[in-house]
Amino acid sequence: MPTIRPVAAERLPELLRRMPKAELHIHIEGSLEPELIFALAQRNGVALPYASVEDLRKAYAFTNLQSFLDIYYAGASVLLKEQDFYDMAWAYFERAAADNVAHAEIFFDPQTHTARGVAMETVINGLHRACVEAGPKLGVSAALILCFLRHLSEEDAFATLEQALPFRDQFIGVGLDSSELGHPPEKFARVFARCRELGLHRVAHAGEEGPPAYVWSALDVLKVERIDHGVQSAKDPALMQRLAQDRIPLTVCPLSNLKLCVVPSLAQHNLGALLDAGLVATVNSDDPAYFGGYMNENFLQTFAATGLAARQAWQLAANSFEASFLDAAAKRAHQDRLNEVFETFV
Ligand SMILES: Nc1ncnc2[nH]cnc12
Ligand SMILES: [Zn+2]
Repeated sequence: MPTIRPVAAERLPELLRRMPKAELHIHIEGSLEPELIFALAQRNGVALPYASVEDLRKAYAFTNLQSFLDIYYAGASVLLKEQDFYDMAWAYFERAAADNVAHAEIFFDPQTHTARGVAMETVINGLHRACVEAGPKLGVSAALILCFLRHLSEEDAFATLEQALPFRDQFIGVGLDSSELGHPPEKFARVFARCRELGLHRVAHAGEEGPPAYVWSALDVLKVERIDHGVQSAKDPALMQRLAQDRIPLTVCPLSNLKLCVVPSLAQHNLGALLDAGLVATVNSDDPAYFGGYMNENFLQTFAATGLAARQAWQLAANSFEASFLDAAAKRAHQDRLNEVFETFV
């Protein structure tokens, strides 16, 4: 860790914006802005149950995860063609580049699309083409993580994996998302074991709304390398020790936690406590089109509300590269660039 000089409160936002960072928890379907939903609905002749962009935005008042997921899956119904998936991902990459996101590992939910008759090939080819172009054109390296929907069966997850395997070189791993309560990680033990045999990286949402027991089983049954959210881990000291000792990263999403009523206010978010406990916590946007902000907005609002300082900013950015699935040389290059920004910031 380099020496981190204190930064005046009024200069901290500039440092948060400027520091390079990795985003490891973004559902690409959650980056679909209302304007693009309406444009794609018109392009594809899909009828929406909302009269206008404003009307749709007004519906974004969530009380819990499920109340959000219902609207999120409805929004994704406008995605039909390969170009739609490309356009959605490209819009995300433009915003990520503006936030100095140097690397992104992006979730996608193929079952949301294949269930509507969209081919796996259409989904993956559109997203992957945007990922490939984002490096040279925007300076953002990117990789895809295929998520299984946990409210569906393990059999359905196996069928999805089978459909995706012809495109094995276009995604780096698998995740587990959607409705957490009532769908514990162990429901997907066999399909995650198969993914491990195939050499795929593994992550899972756990401890967003669900109990610490779900984080334990994500680790011990699914053998995941990162926990998505994981904020409920703080209720279990033994789990906190395990996460710190094994350096299992948590991809924390503060604005998501606020909008889905996981925390009553950002000031009460436990991000600082997770860092103080030595966990490899990171900041991410989850579903930025629905939760009021992309990466920098998550950093800016969380730091303003909690009083976190430059030292934690550096730690969170350094953690994001450590927690990524980049190779060691790429991680080192990002860390060096991060240190340079902190050392030259005045
Ligand atoms: N925050 C979240 N939790 C679980 N599944 C999701 N899918 C999209 N966003 C999600
Ligand atoms: Zn998520």
